[in-house]
Amino acid sequence: MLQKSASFPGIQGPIVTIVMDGYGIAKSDVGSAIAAARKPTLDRLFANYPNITLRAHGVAVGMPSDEDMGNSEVGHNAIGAGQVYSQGASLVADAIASGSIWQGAAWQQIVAGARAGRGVIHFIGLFSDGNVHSHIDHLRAMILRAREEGVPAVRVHILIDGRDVPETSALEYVLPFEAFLAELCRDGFDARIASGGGRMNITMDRYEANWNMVEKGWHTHVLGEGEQYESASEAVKVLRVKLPGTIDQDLPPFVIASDGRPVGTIEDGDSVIFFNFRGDRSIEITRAFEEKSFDKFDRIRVPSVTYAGMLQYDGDLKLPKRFLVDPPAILDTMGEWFAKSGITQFACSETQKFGHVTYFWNGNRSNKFDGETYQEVLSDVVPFEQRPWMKAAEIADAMIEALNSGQYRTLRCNFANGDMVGHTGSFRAATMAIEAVDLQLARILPVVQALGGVALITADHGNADEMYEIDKKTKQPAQNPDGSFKAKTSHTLNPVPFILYDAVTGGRLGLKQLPSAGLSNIAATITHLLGFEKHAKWDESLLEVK
Ligand SMILES: O=C(O)[C@H](O)COP(=O)(O)O
Ligand SMILES: [Mn+2]
Ligand SMILES: [Mn+2]
Repeated sequence: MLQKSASFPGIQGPIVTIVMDGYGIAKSDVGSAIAAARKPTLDRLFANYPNITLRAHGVAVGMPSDEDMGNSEVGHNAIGAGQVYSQGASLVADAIASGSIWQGAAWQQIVAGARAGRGVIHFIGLFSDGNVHSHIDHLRAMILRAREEGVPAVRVHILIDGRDVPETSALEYVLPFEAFLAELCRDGFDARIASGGGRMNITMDRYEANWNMVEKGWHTHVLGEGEQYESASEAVKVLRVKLPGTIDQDLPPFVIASDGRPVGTIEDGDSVIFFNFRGDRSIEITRAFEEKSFDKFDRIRVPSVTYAGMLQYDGDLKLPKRFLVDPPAILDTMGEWFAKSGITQFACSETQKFGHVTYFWNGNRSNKFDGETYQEVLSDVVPFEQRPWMKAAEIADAMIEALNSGQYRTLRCNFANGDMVGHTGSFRAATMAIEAVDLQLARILPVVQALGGVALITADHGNADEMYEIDKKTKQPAQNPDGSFKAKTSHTLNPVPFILYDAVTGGRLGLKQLPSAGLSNIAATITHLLGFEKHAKWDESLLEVK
């Protein structure tokens, strides 16, 4: 049990945490869809209520360096755990640097498995240096090691990014990588890219939003079915001409073939490494490889392979069974300790972010703690620039109903809009995304007040706050050859807001802007508002009681 606070009895009503995904505080208004949005509720909150900024990127959320932007996994992990752990990106980089990854049973089984079969290791994963789901340096290191250990062949199945890196940067990765593989193809070693496609088109679905993406990925990587090209660079170039305006993340699948035959189907006896370290978008394809009674789509042919994930993606489901690097052992989360202390919890989002406020929040565990209630609002399966409001209204409906039920001491939700629409690169749609969230805050907050509660409004990282690549010299949006602005689809390095909506104590509460204040201070702050002492491992509360 958490101890009751000696100094503060807690707020009587519900404590609500609202995560506005992808809402950062930019240094300049240039290219900010947030600055351009009409958002009277947020404006009023910033003007009239205690608010500070929180660090949401780099080492403050367990990333290797402050050059690394934040992301939903590390952000929600830090919020939910109240502590900062070295995250997948750091753990994998360290395991490679120290060589411990090669000593692990999983790597050795991958190599032995391939040797006992046709001698092929397949690598499937997100092909960039975004460091959100994967890093291309990890892929290169594994290929070099496989060669050193005498594995005769590797096949690489590339998921083209353009979402954590610039939107049409694919060739900046593909061309040097093709040269890298060509250089290695000596002394009987045979390494090729075998298939690929845009990450938002195939394979990397999450939270079961659209299994069809994974089915397309299976047909592409495993069965080798689809449009054939001579090389990945040719595929990217031809597809760009064929489908003008299609950004990298949406590129259709392609198969590399020679004389009409795919160069790298996945066969019995092969080894397969899914080299993403982040779990949400790795779980479905992993299930397709591992589950015996898999029923999400017809796999047609199921090769018997030695499969490993870069990390274990779900600690409750033990998925995958084999993994190259141990995930962070995220212990003593807020969800767990609230459960132990009899504090009821309600969590809600739409499909695209549902796991963020449940699975990521609870340290990458898919099981509920006692006293937790989850509600998922089904996301549309559409390009989100066409529906920037997404399911914000339905999430607010669910929150209001849960608040009025009187059953929950704490409630949390995630509004996906700023992030999911921010990733599309559409400035206009992103302003509407922010406006949609603002409109729903205006509905939820009066209900919180009427029940004698308070709300914390924050975000997990930036995104809609910078919608254009900024030219470093002019500080103005960078331009494409045709004069249009270069869209920025990725997250930002900016801090995020932390607002205390308190319309019930007559201004007794404030927030402390500690220099180190970050997402990991939120758990203790919520706990403080509930009238409990924080867990000893958590970073401190930012609440000020006057
Ligand atoms: O998976 C994605 O959509 C992006 O790579 C990162 O976005 P998220 O961290 O906000 O989910
Ligand atoms: Mn996010
Ligand atoms: Mn995002």
